[in-house]
Amino acid sequence: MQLNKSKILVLDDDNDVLIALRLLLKSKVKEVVTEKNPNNIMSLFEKHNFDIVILDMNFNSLVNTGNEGIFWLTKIKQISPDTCVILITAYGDIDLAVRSLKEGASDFLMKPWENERIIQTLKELSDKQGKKYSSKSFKTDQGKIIGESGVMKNVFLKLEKIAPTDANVLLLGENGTGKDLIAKAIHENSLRKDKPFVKVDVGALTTSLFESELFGYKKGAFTDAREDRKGRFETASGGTLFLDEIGNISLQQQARLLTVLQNRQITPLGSNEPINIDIRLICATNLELEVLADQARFRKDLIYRINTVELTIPPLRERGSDVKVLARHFTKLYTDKYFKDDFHLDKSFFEKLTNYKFPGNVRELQYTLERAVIMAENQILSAENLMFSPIERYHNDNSTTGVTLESVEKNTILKVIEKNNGNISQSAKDLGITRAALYRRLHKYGL
Ligand SMILES: Nc1ncnc2c1ncn2[C@@H]1O[C@H](COP(=O)(O)OP(=O)(O)OP(=O)(O)O)[C@@H](O)[C@H]1O
Repeated sequence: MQLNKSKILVLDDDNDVLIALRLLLKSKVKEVVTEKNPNNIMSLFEKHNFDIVILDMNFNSLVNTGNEGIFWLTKIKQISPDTCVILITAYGDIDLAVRSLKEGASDFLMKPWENERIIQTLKELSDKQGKKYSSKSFKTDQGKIIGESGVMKNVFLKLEKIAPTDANVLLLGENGTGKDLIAKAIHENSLRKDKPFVKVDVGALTTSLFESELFGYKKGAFTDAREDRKGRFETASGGTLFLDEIGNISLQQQARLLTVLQNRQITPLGSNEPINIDIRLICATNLELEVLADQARFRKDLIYRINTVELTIPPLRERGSDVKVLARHFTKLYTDKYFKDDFHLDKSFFEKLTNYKFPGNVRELQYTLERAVIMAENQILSAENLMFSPIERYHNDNSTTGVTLESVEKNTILKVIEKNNGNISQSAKDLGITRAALYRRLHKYGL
C-alpha cells in the first residue's frame, strides 16, 4: 500500500503534537485523525479502519514510565491486529523501546522528531502492510475480508487487479461466502469510491417493482406515483450498482436489463426522455455458472455483458485454515461487542469447527460464534459452546446412519424449496409432483 492510501490515527495528550503531526501528514496520507483521549480508541476503531497509529508513550504527565503507552498498544493490537503502531516518547529509554517492540509495536520514535524520519518510517510501514494485505486480507470500510488460505489469497490478488478498473464483475459463490462484502471492497478500492455504492436485491423484485426500483418513475406514471422518484441506476450514477441474486430474475427482466446495458440509458416510467447512465456494474449469484448459463434460465448475451470478469468465492469448507482465523476474528468481535472478558479458545472448540462443513458458510460461522459468546458461562469456549444451526444441518449430513427414505424425501423437499426461494409452484414442478401433492408432504413432515 502507498502512504497516500493509508489512514492514520495520532494519539497524544499534547495539543501541539497533534497539530504539528496533522499539518505534516495531511497532504501525504489518505486520512489523519487526531485524538487526545486514549479511552476513545475503541469508538474510533468502530468508525475507521486505521492502518497506522502513532501513539504517545506517556499520557499521564506525572508518571512517565511509559506503561500507559504499552497498555494502549496492547489494546490496539487486540482490536485490530493488522494495524501498525509507532510509539513516541520524549523520555527515550532503550528498555522501553525493546519492550514495546516485543508487545507488537512496529517502531519507536523520540520526541522531538525529525519530520523526514517520521515520513520515512510511515512509508516503510505502508509498503510492508500493502504486501501483507494482499496475501492475508483485503480492507473495506466495513472491516476486513479475512482469509489466509491459498484460494482466498488468490481472490485477494484478483481483487487488487479488478478493483481499480471499471470492468463489470460477476461474483459467484454459495450463500454466505462473502459476495456482498467483496462487492463493497471492489467499490471502495476503485476510482469510484467517493461516489455512491447502491445495492439492489433484484431476485426479490416483482416485474413491476423491478422497473420502478431500477429505472425510477415520473409523478402520475401509475396510481401510487405521487412524485418523481429516481431509480437505482440514476442514484448510483458515477458509482457502482450491485445487483444481488441476479440468477433469479425472469427472462423478461433480463431483456430490460440488457437493453439498458447496451444503450447505457434508462427511461423512467412515465417519461419520454432517456437519461444517460454512468455506472460500474457488479452482479452476484449463488448459482454455478453452468447452471446460470442454461439458456432456459438466463440469456447468454446478458451473461457476457455482466461478466467482463468473474470471481468465484469458494465455500468455507474448502478454505482450510480460514475457519480458524475467522473464528478468532468473530470471537474477538463479539467479545468486544457484548463487553465480555477475553475467552480462551479450547482445542476441542477448533476441532469441532474444522470438522464441520458450514453449509451456511461464513455467515453461519459468524452466527454460531455470536451465539457461543453470548451464551458462554465462563471464560473458556470449547466444543460444547458450539451449536450449529438446525436450518443448515440437513445439507451437511452426508453419513447414512439413521437415514430413512422419509428423511431423504423431507430433505430433498426442503432443498428444492430453498433453491426456489419458497416458490411452491416452481418447487412442485422441479420435484415432478403437483402442488397439492407437495402441500400434502409439507403437512406430513410438519414443514
Ligand atoms: N472473508 C470474510 N471475512 C470477514 N467477514 C466475512 C468474510 N466473508 C463473509 N463475511 C461476513 O459473513 C457474512 C455474510 O457475508 P455476505 O453477506 O457478504 O455473503 P453473501 O455471499 O453476499 O451472502 P448471500 O449470497 O446470502 O447474500 C457478513 O456478515 C460478512 O461480513
